Amino acid sequence: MKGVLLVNLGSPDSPTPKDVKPYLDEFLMDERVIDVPNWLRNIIVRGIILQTRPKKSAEAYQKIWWEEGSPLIVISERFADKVKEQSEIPVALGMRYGSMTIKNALGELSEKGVDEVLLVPLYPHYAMSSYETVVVKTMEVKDEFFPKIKITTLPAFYNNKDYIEVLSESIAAGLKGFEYDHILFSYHGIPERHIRKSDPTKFHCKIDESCCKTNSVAHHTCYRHQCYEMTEKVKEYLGLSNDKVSLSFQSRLPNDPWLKPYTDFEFERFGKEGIKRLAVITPAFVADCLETLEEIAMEGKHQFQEAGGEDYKHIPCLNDNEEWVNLMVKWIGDWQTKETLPV
Ligand SMILES: C=CC1=C(C)c2cc3[nH]c(cc4nc(cc5[nH]c(cc1n2)c(C)c5CCC(=O)O)C(CCC(=O)O)=C4C)c(C)c3C=C
Ligand SMILES: [Fe+2]
Repeated sequence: MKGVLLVNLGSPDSPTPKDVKPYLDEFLMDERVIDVPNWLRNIIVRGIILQTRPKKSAEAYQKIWWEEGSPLIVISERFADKVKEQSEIPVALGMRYGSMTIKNALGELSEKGVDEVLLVPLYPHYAMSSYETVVVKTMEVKDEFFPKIKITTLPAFYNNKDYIEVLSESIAAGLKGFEYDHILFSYHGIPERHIRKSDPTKFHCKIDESCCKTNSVAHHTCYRHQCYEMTEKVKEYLGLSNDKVSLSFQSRLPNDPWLKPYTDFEFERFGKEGIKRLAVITPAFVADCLETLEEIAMEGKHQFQEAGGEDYKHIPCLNDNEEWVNLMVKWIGDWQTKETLPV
């Protein structure tokens, strides 16, 4: 029997340093997130980052936490419940990190008699620290605990025509009534090194002006290309003019060069250059989370206004948007009945 496993990133159990610390430990000790030799990762994560970050992160989580729990988890559950209601086959939700494990979600499917799973990493783009780690972890769990289950993975859907339509329509709805001077597409950042590591040709990705615009097989696993491409497709769909749209990368750790331009520097630049009304979209995330609700909707607004900006609007992620649910149900139905996956 076929079934579906939806996987997002995960959150701590509560917004306290006590619960944030083990969550960050699991997250940052992932070799696809902090990709240095194990001994060095131990020093960087446990010896340095975890000494101070849990307290700081817990404070940030406290600002956005809901009665029902972490927004990322609650929204993912709402989305999964709606998909379940409309799908003919079992659907389960798991998280890459934290207590809502992939193992439990696969176990739930296995108990229902599922032996063929469509794995859906809930990320539109491919990055070793998001999409790839979900796939690798799921395969490890499957091999150890559910060896008879066959897994097929949904490809990254950053340029899928239907997804672009759903995303663009939701952006248009979010922009309604907001007179903007500029729209910023702010994507989660990654270290530049990850782009080079994920390049199968080992020479294409130079992280310059042209590599992401020059055709290459490297683009299948190039997060930077996929962010550029998604921005272009949404711009095209909504008929946005070039001079009113730009792209940036947020949420970096203070090490290594990360993808540029940096979102916080852009907020400052916009404010100083006289942009008064700014709309911000965060399309690396399908669900609102700490990085959108605190870093962009709260901190970003503050940074922009401190630099001279005035009106500011963060457009919500797709979350449990009806059209997004319908599209996921369609993808599931196509795989279930025709063995086809979206392109
Ligand atoms: C869009 C996909 C994501 C990529 C790619 C990604 C890479 C990445 N992240 C960190 C470090 C942190 N990210 C944190 C939170 C966080 N990250 C994503 C998504 C991606 N991360 C989400 C959805 C969230 C929010 C989780 C939530 O509970 O709402 C955090 C934790 C919070 C904090 O302390 O700032 C860290 C740390 C790295 C190092 C990285 C790539 C190398
Ligand atoms: Fe992150």
